[in-house]
Amino acid sequence: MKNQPFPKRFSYSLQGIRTAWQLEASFRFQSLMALAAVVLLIALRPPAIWWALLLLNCGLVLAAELFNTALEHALDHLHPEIHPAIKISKDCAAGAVLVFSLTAVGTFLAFVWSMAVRTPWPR
Ligand SMILES: Nc1ncnc2c1ncn2[C@@H]1O[C@H](COP(=O)(O)OP(=O)(O)OP(=O)(O)O)[C@@H](O)[C@H]1O
Repeated sequence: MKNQPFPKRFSYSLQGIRTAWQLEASFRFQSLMALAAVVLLIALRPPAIWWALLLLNCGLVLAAELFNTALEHALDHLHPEIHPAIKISKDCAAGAVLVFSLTAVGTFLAFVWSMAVRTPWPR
């Protein structure tokens, strides 16, 4: 299964995203938030730095949620019983999603503040 052609590997990646969308309510919510951010960016057309910051934060949250989902499913399959080590792994993975979510909210608030005070867009 290693070193398959690019289209095959690309389709596996899309399958992963589709599966996370189907199984995880958090991933659906985060995807819709990311879509809302893109719509806002298109509507307000801020300088490129805000596009970069907001898209980067959205990507980090979604990627962290995908890793979290991957880990949860692997652990549940490999070790369905309760175990303190599984708790640590799952809690840390969820913590990673929380950290990126908080930085995304912080970045979004900075964006809103920058619009509200109408400072000239940084070029
Ligand atoms: N096998 C286990 N052993 C010990 N604790 C566990 C185990 N499975 C889950 N937990 C605890 O329950 C919490 C929730 O785990 P669960 O697998 O239900 O994730 P979830 O609530 O479905 O997360 P998400 O909403 O991201 O899908 C974990 O963070 C962990 O603290």
